[in-house]
Amino acid sequence: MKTLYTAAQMRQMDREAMAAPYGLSPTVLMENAGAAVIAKGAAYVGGWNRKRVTILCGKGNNGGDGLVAARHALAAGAQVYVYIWGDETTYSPESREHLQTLRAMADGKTCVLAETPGALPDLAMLRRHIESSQVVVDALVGTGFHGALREPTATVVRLVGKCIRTTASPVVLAVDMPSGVDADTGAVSGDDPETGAITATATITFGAYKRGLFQYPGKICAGEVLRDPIGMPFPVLQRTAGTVTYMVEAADVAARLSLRSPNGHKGMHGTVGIVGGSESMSGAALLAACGAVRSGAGKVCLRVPAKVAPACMGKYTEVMAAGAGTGGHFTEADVQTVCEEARNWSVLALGPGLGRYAETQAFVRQVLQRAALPVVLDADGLYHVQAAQDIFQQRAYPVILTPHLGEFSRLTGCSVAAIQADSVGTVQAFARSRGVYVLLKGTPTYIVSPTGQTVYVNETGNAGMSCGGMGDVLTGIVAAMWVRETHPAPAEAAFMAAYLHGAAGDRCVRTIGSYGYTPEELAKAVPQAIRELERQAADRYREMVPSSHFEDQGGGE
Ligand SMILES: NC(=O)C1=CN([C@@H]2O[C@H](COP(=O)(O)OP(=O)(O)OC[C@H]3O[C@@H](n4cnc5c(N)ncnc54)[C@H](O)[C@@H]3O)[C@@H](O)[C@H]2O)[C@@H](O)CC1
Ligand SMILES: Nc1ncnc2c1ncn2[C@@H]1O[C@H](COP(=O)(O)OP(=O)(O)O)[C@@H](O)[C@H]1O
Ligand SMILES: [K+]
Repeated sequence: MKTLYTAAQMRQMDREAMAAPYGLSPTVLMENAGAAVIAKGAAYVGGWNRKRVTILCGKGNNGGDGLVAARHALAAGAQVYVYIWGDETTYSPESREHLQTLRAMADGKTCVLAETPGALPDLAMLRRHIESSQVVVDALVGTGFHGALREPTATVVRLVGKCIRTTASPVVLAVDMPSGVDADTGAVSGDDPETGAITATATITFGAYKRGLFQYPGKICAGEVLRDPIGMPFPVLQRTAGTVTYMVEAADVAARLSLRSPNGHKGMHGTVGIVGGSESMSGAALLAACGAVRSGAGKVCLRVPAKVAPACMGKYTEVMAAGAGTGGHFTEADVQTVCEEARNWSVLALGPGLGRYAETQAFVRQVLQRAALPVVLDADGLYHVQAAQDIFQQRAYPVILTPHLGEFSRLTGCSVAAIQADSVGTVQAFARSRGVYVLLKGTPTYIVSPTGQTVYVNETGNAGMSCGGMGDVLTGIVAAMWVRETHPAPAEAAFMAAYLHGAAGDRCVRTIGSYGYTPEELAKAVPQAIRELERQAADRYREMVPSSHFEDQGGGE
């Protein structure tokens, strides 16, 4: 897993690297950072020799990195135009040191320094330089940025954006963070990625990954993200104090998707009970059932209101579908039947397509109170518990809630904008206060446990998945992952499911097209997504084990 950090955590790591026992000097760290931009950027630039490069330096340490990068670009044969408008007296000692060195190298030809202390740079000249450059290096602001860009940085960022969109199309390398992107939240200055932040081809980030590089809209601005440890001590970079955010990767899911026991039987792979559907929405519960089947559940039982049952029977022959009660939606009268049946299930997925009928509210709440098994609660199931959230703490069995942003906004009473401004903090606070696991769907998806400081982030998936029914399939996948024979912890089951759901969507893009594929097609692609992970795991194993090992096993010819 990639570990993602906040700006404050990164600052703490910097302090630790510079303090005893390591005692790294800030000048050395800055040197390594600037050098890393040129070394890692070379692949995007096609080599630096004879390239014209415009380097924009802010007045903080991010700008200091830019000054070092300028010197390394020169050494690699480039011609540099360096823009500096800060007041030198406010610079950090290390930035000042690197500025002195660069000044000594400025010859007005290969190294042009445009210094306008405390004033706006000459914008006409800057435009000409950008338009004639093959590369722009953005060293305006890094992890020190929050809120909205102030002048003159805001004007320069807008100008760079305009030049890139209209005339020139240089490679843009962002130093540590694309300027204008909040390192903690991915929010962009002024809320408009086109004018509020630099949009980079690639971002070379230092020490550890910052969260904002993987959260929209910052993710768009960052381009490809490359990390360079800049010589920071390994133990410092492994810090896990405070909230730790992990980006789920293929290997993390592959490692947990161990092959089934060769002598296994269906009883070992869990029985998923799906309770959902109503007269207007029978499809949602069916899709959840399909998701569970395609994710390897041992058995899948579907319970829908009696009037809905005929439409569900036989749709998936392997699903044991049956009606409950007499009506077109669930009511209090169905609680007993469902809770009795649930005794035979390993997990209950409750909610898809239930509808928002007043009578269904009592049904949902009582099932949650009485059913003695783990529950995945989704969609209208979430709607019916909005005003009764203390229900979760009264349960002896865990609950995973799978809201999308709109549902989560209703549950928390926070606006969607407020959640997006601090998704990690909001979801953590909610999970803690309610004692539930939360899988907050979106781009990315967040998975949080009720006690842990750990937050998992999943970024598989694509815009083709923004259509009705995709979340229902996910509900079934979460339930099936949770009852695997390996008994994953709830948060693990949730992040495996989120990863596979997105990976199956990504497969659909490759085999069908970027949109228009159906939730059912996505569910059907889950086994292929699993196979892909197994292949990757096998390849990694082969890489680790010498080929002679396999030859020996074959017995020779
Ligand atoms: N040991 C360290 O701390 C290291 C830090 N490094 C670099 O230092 C950066 C952090 O440096 P700083 O803490 O100086 O912060 P930054 O350079 O990222 O930003 C602070 C500067 O930007 C200005 N600024 C802040 N908010 C602004 C806004 N809204 N509009 C316009 N200007 C704004 C401030 O006035 C200040 O001058 C990292 O991103 C990284 O690039 C690297 O040199 C590696 C080592
Ligand atoms: N643009 C996107 N990129 C990645 N994943 C997406 C995108 N749009 C939607 N998804 C995923 O698709 C699912 C949609 O769920 P949801 O909104 O609950 O759908 P429904 O309620 O109609 O079933 C979520 O898992 C979400 O993360
Ligand atoms: K930057």
